[in-house]
Amino acid sequence: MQDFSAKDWADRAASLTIEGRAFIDGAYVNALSGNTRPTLNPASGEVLAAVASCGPEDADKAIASAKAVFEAGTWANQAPSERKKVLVRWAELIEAHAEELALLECLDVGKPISDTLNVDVPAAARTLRWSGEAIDKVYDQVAPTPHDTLALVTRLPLGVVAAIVPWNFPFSTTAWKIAPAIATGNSVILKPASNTPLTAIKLAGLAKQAGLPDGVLQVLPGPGGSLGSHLAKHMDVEGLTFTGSTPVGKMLMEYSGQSNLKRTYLELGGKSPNIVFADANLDKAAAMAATAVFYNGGQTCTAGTRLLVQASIHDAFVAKVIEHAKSWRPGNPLDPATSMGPMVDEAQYNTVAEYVRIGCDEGAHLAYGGKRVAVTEGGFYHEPTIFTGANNQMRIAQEEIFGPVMTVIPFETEAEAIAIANDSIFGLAGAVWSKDINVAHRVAKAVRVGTMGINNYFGGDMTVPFGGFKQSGNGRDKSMHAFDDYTELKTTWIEFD
Ligand SMILES: NC(=O)c1ccc[n+]([C@@H]2O[C@H](COP(=O)([O-])OP(=O)(O)OC[C@H]3O[C@@H](n4cnc5c(N)ncnc54)[C@H](O)[C@@H]3O)[C@@H](O)[C@H]2O)c1
Repeated sequence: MQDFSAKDWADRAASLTIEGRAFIDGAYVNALSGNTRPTLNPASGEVLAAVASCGPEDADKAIASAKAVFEAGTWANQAPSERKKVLVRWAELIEAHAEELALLECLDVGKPISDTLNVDVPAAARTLRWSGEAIDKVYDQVAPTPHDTLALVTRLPLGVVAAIVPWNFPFSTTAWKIAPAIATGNSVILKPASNTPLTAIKLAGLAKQAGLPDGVLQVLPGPGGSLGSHLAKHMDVEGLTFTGSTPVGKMLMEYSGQSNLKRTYLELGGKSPNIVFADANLDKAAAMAATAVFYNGGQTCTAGTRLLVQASIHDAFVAKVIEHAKSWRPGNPLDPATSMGPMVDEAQYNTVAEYVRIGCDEGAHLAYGGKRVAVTEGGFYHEPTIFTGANNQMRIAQEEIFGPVMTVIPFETEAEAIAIANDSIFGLAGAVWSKDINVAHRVAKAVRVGTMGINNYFGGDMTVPFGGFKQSGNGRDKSMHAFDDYTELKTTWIEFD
């Protein structure tokens, strides 16, 4: 399938059978209300499937099932080595269904097929396998107490966990949430974004095939406002794990406080600084500066949307970045040569177009792009766009646009670069480019973000935690640290007579 043409993929898309029902208590079912919502192909506007639109009554049913299976210990009390086997089998099933999953994600999100096939689907399989492989290597602790006592510090699953995920990386963010949550013994109710539910729905059936007991993973497609908030306020949901926007993350914290103080972990937005010093490898830095923003059409939480360039190289460096931007021409997502697809929907396209207008009104210079591109009929494609002559106070430097828009800001000194980088409500990611390792380390340490690259962008694998500082969130996905978000620590203090 690596050498399929756009036509091959289109033929396969035409013969796909798409499941749009919810997955509750081990079976695909319609919403109790019978309501559905169409999910659209962003490249064409065509309806892909009528998807169950679940409401609070479906959530109550799923939560009851999740709670029952958790309390019965059917999954939570299985030996970690047994849970591992299921997660590894599940990863293998994802690999066996890679073509179908990659196609579903491509059609539902508008992501290029080369990305869904080579990045998103393998990442999800890797995440499930890694969490499964890790879970039977986790030891609890014996505390250093006085000699006539013994204190055990053990980890216990939370219970029912609601996972609410966004539309920009639906499959991989789903895996980042559910793999550690399920590996540690929780029962998970997953709510995909209402416009991109298809791979999550498919994943639930594969979980059952892998041997996951009914009720341990349930998928409820439906609207954030009614269904998502009901999950977040529910008294029987003990954990809430979320990837999405900062405004919704703030609401979820409030819902937690209004209900049962459920553990609430948030992976939120960003406005990440990508800092280039004059002595950097400028060819590599320029290529990655473009990738850092235009990958996935800029619909990436860690996108390096603020490009901070040392003034002495500003003009020459921007010229190089513009050359690389030209290779990010939007194209048909089903074409394996395409690197950038459409915006996920019309609303997202309009947001991007509005910020381009705002940037021009604020006095920034539109150095490249800025317009709509016609690729496939009905798709909302936006050119890679670069603003220069900007300062960090502008809205295009402070607000998350979530589109292919780069804001270039010049700086003179190391201290100024750090100050600009940190002048943001966000703290998700960033990078610094310099051949002087002292400068690079000092800057990397001083910038308040969860992940910082030195001479790279988008670095990191399953072995490292991922999450934000400041208003970019609080939890950590990936690595063994993710297990912390889905477990409580329990102390058992024993005294000897
Ligand atoms: N930090 C990360 O790891 C990361 C990764 C990907 C995306 N993101 C962020 O996600 C955002 C884009 O995704 P989005 O537009 O889908 O985000 P969003 O916040 O609008 O929606 C995310 C999810 O929350 C649900 N939701 C909406 N309102 C809700 C409510 N009141 N109660 C409960 N649930 C509700 C939505 O239905 C969706 O499933 C960006 O801000 C991006 O930076 C962050």
